[in-house]
Amino acid sequence: MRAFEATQHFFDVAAEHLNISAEMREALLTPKREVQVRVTIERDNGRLANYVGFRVQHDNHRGPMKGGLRYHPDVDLDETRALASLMTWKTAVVDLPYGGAKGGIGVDPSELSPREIERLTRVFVDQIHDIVGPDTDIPAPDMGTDHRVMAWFRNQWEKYHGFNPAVITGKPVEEYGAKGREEATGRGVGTLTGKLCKRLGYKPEKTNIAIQGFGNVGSHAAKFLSESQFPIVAVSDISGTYYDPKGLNVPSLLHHKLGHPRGLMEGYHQCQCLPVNALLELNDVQVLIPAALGGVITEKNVGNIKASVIIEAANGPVHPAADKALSDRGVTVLPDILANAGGVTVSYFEWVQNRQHYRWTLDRVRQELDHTMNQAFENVWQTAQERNVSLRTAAYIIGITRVRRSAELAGFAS
Ligand SMILES: NC(=O)C1=CN([C@@H]2O[C@H](COP(=O)(O)OP(=O)(O)OC[C@H]3O[C@@H](n4cnc5c(N)ncnc54)[C@H](O)[C@@H]3O)[C@@H](O)[C@H]2O)C=CC1
Ligand SMILES: O=C(O)CCC(=O)C(=O)O
Repeated sequence: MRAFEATQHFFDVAAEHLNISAEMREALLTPKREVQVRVTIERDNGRLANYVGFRVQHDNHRGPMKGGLRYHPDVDLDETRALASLMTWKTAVVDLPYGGAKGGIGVDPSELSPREIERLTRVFVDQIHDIVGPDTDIPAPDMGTDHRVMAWFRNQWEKYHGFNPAVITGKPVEEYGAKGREEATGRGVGTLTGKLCKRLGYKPEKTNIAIQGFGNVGSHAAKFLSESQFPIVAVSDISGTYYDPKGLNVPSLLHHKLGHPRGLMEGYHQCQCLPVNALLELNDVQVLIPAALGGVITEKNVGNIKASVIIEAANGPVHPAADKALSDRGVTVLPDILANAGGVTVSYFEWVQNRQHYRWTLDRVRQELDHTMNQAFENVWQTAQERNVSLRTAAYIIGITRVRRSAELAGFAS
């Protein structure tokens, strides 16, 4: 099952609980627009290199479309379509006035120099600048992109359309970025992990956590959760799994990562180093947080997973067949469209600040983020209880209901 089919499956399960016609289902699932472009750059050695870029605009009934840009070798149209549709349901679950989109380029950024990544970004903007904008579609960071890429994107876009920093979020703080955007997804993951554990009666200091991926999301989630007294017993990145059954020293890991040229934990020797995929199947872990790629928990490995709670910090980490197996075993899964919505929430705050030419303090950003995440969690939890469905199905029910309502108000018949 490919990525879009998987998100469609989760949509279908929730839609069964709602009285939606087949035509409306099709309208809500079908992307509004899909763009594929050639991105050719000159490498530092003078040779040409060709890449393919995508922007999928899934739905705009609730507002301008919003979603990140991913630079990763696996990026293709199907994955981008899946991620764009997740953005539609995610922005609706946290009740932001946005629709959903996603984009990216099929490239391994670790093979390019910073100047090559800048050229790649500028050529990509040359190809898609006329379909993005502060009132239509607002990109942001995702895997393989960061605040520098956002700054280059904005600078190139403004060459065509003039000053308007609200065209993209996740910018450097000194270049109209929001304080707290970089930590936002990890902070949201941490806040909701704490809330869910409290609901389930788990004490932080007795709840071991393993986090797959130690990039933007994974590292900030680790920091937040370790500061909240949760032992982080394992983290992984592409270089391996770093494990200490007594709890890792997270500040020391963060320090090591900062000093590594590619932001990896490679060469960290103050704990055990295990193979990359060992993290998913560790014995003494209660909460597993996939915070890297999609599709990592499948029918094949689900039987080896020991955690009783899974927090989907990544987009689409659990395959539908594995989701069913986990649910049958009583494992609680906090779904991506709620768990990682902290990032797009603070992106919204950045966009609001840019449009008002005003700056919020970090305290205000954190306070409003915590409020939004808490509200969304309560809503999803209550819906799950009332309807006797999983947290994922509850989140989809809320998202689909809100998007459908906007579509109907705009004139779509149900
Ligand atoms: N950056 C953001 O604000 C948001 C990101 N997300 C999702 O969170 C996930 C991670 O995104 P970022 O942290 O931004 O990406 P990133 O590029 O900053 O970090 C990705 C991390 O995953 C690691 N990794 C990659 N493949 C791996 C594997 N097979 N096993 C273990 N580690 C692996 C990398 O080494 C790196 O540490 C993605 O699924 C993304 O869509 C979701 C919402 C917002
Ligand atoms: O910050 C944003 O606008 C979008 C972040 C994103 O791509 C995601 O939530 O998956």
